Amino acid sequence: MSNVSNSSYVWEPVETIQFGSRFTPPKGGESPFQEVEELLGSTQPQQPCTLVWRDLSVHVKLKDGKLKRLVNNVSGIAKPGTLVALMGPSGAGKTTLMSALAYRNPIGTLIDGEIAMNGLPVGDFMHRESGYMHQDELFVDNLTVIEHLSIMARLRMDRRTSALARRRRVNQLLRQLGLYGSRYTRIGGLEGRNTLSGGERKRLAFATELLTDPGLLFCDEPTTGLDSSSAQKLMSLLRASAVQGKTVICTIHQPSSELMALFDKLVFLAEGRIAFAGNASGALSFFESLGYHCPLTYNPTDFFIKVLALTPGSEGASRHAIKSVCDRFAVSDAAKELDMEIHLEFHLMDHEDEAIALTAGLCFIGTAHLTQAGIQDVQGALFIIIAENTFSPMYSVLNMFPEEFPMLTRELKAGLYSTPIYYLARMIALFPGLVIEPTLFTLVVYYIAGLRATAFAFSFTVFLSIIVLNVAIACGSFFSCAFGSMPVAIAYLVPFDYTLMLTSGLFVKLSSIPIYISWIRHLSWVMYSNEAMSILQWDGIQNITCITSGNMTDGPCLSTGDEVLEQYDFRTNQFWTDVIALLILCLGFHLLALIALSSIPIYISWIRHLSWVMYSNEAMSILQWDGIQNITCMTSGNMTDGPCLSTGDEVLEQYDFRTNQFWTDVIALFILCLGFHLLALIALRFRTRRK
Ligand SMILES: Nc1ncnc2c1ncn2[C@@H]1O[C@H](COP(=O)(O)OP(=O)(O)OP(=O)(O)O)[C@@H](O)[C@H]1O
Repeated sequence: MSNVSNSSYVWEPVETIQFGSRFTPPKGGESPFQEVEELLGSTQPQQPCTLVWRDLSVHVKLKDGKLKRLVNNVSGIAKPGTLVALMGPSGAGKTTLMSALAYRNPIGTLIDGEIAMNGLPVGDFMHRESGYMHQDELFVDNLTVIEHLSIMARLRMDRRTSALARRRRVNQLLRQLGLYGSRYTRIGGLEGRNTLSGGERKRLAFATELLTDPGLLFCDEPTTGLDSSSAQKLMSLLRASAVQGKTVICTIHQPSSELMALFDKLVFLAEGRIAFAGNASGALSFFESLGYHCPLTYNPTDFFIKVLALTPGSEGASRHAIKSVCDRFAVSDAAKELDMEIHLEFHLMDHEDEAIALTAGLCFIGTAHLTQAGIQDVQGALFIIIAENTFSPMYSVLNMFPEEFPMLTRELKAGLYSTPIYYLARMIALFPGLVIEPTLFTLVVYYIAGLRATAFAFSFTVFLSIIVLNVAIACGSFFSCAFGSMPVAIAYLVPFDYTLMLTSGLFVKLSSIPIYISWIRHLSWVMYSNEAMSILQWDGIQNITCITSGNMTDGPCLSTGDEVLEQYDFRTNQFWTDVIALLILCLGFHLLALIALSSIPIYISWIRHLSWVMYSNEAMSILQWDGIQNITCMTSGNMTDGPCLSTGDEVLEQYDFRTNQFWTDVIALFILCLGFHLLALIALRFRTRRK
C-alpha cells in the first residue's frame, strides 16, 4: 500500500462515558438499562468475539476502470463486552468500513489488509457467526411479527434445533424486546390497518439478528428515523447486549448526549481515515489539544462531526484541516498504544501453540540420542519447551489488567468485591489454559523429539512446564499491574527477559557470570527449570557414546549424564531446590502483582528519573528541534499522505519532550553522574573493608 497513515483504534470495555460533565450519570450508580439487562440475562453469547484488523483499505472499481479509495489504511480491535460507535460526517466511510469488517462487502469492492475474528481470517463463516442489522430493514409486510420471527428462526437457527426450542427462542426474544404485545400485528401493509411503528420495526430487525445469539453484532444506523424515546430504547438494548459479553459495532449519525453515554468507545472517521478513537473524554481533550474548543451550549458529537465535515464552498481548506486532525491522531500516544495492542493480537494469532510444538518437535525429530550431538539436541528441545512457556504467555497478559482498571476502580469503589478476590477470579478464569496449553505443548515436543522415555522424567517435565507457564503469567501480571500500561510494561519487561535468557545456563556458563549480576539468576525461572529438566534427562545416564560416524569424536567427549550437567554448571542435588524455587517465584510474583494492583494507579514512573538515556535524548532532541518552523510536508513533489509534523515543537511533543526541560535534563545528568560515582565509591569502600 502506498499511503500509510498508521491510523488505529481499539475498542474495549470502559466505565461510563462522559463528555466533561455534560452527560448525567445514572442515579445511585444503577444501570439505566437494568431491566433489559435482567431480561437478557438468561442468554449468553455462544462465544466471545474479538475482531481485529490491520492496515485495512477498501477500494471500489469505478465504471472507467479506476480505483477509488473509500477507507484508507485503518487498524483496530473490538473486544467482547463493548459497544462501539462509528461516527463521522456523511460519506466518511462508516458503512464501507463496517461492511468490510462484517465480510459483507458490496460486489466490486476490493479489500486490502487483514481482518480476523477470534484468530481466524474473516470468511463466509462471518454470516453465521455475526449479526448485521441493516439501515433499511426489509420485511414481508403482510406477515405478523411472530410469523416473521418463526420463519427466520427456521431459516437461520441450527437445523438440529427442535421446533419447541425455536418457539421458545422466538417467545423469549419477543418478551425481551418488548414486542410480545404486538406479536400478532402485521409488520406493514395497507393504510388503516394496525401496523408496527418505526421503533418496533427496528426492534424486530434486532430480534431477527439475535435469533442465533451471535457474539458479534453490526448495526448500521440503528436509530435513524426513530424519535428520541424509541432511539434510547433501542440503544439500551444494544448496550445490554454488550454488557452480556457481545461485541457490538454501530454506525451512528449525530447521537444525542444521552445516547453517547451508552457507548464504550467512539471512533470518528473522516475521508476514510481515523480522526479519533477512544473514549468520550479523550475525544474532548484530543480536539481541544488541536485548538477545537467545543462551545458550552453545543453537543460535543455535533461539534466534532462539524470539524470533520467538508464545508461547501471551501472544500480545499476543510480537507487540509481534516488531514491535519487525522495526522495528529495517527502520531498520538493513544494511537501508538493501540497499534501495539493490535500487533500483539496478530502476533499471538500467528503463534498457535500446537503449530509451534509440531514445528519445534519436527526440527528435533529423532535427534535426542545418547551421542555427543544428541546432548545439544536434548538441551535445545528443553529450552524450546521453557521458552515457549515463558515469553509468549508473559507478554500476552500485559494488557489484561490495564484494560480492566477503569471497571475495577469503579466496582471496588462500589464495594462489589475486594482486590484479592478480583485477582483470584482473574487467575481462576485463566486456569484451564495454564494447565492444558503447557501439557499439550510439552507432550508434542517430548514425543517427537524422543526425550527420555521414563514416566518420571516425562511427568515431571510436564509438571515443570506447567509451573514455568504459571511463573511467566505471574511475572507478566506483576509488570502489567505495576506499570499500568502495556507499552510501559513492555519497555521494562524486554531488558528483564534478556537477563532471564542470559542467566538460563544455556548461553553463558553460570559460574562465569560476573558476581554483581549473578544474583539475578535467583529470579530466573528459566535457569531453575532448565536445571531441573536437564537433571530429569541426564541423571544416572552412563553410556553416552563418544563415537561419531564410526570414529572417536575429535573434540571433548562427555560420556555420562553427570558430565553433561557439570558442563552447564547444573548439580543433581539441586532438583528439589529448583522445584521449590519455581513455586516460590510463582507465589512471589502473584503477591507482588496483587500488591501493585491494590494500589492502582501505581505507575512506577519514578524509575524514569534514573534514566540518563531519557534525559540526554530529551536534551539532544531539544537542541535539534527547538525553534524549527519549516519542516516540509512534501515528498517527491506531493503532499505526504502520512502524518505531517511541520514544526519542531510538534516533533518534540510527539515524544513527550518539553523545551523548558533542557536545563533540568542537563542538571539531572550531572546529578546522576555524581550520584553513581558516589555509589561506586561507597561500594568500593565496602568491599575493600570486608577484605
Ligand atoms: N460503489 C461505490 N462507488 C463509488 N463511490 C462509493 C461507492 N460506495 C460508496 N462510495 C463513496 O464512498 C464514500 C463512503 O461511503 P459510505 O457509505 O461508507 O459513507 P458513510 O460514512 O456510511 O456515509 P453516510 O453516513 O451518509 O451513510 C462516500 O463518498 C460514497 O459516495
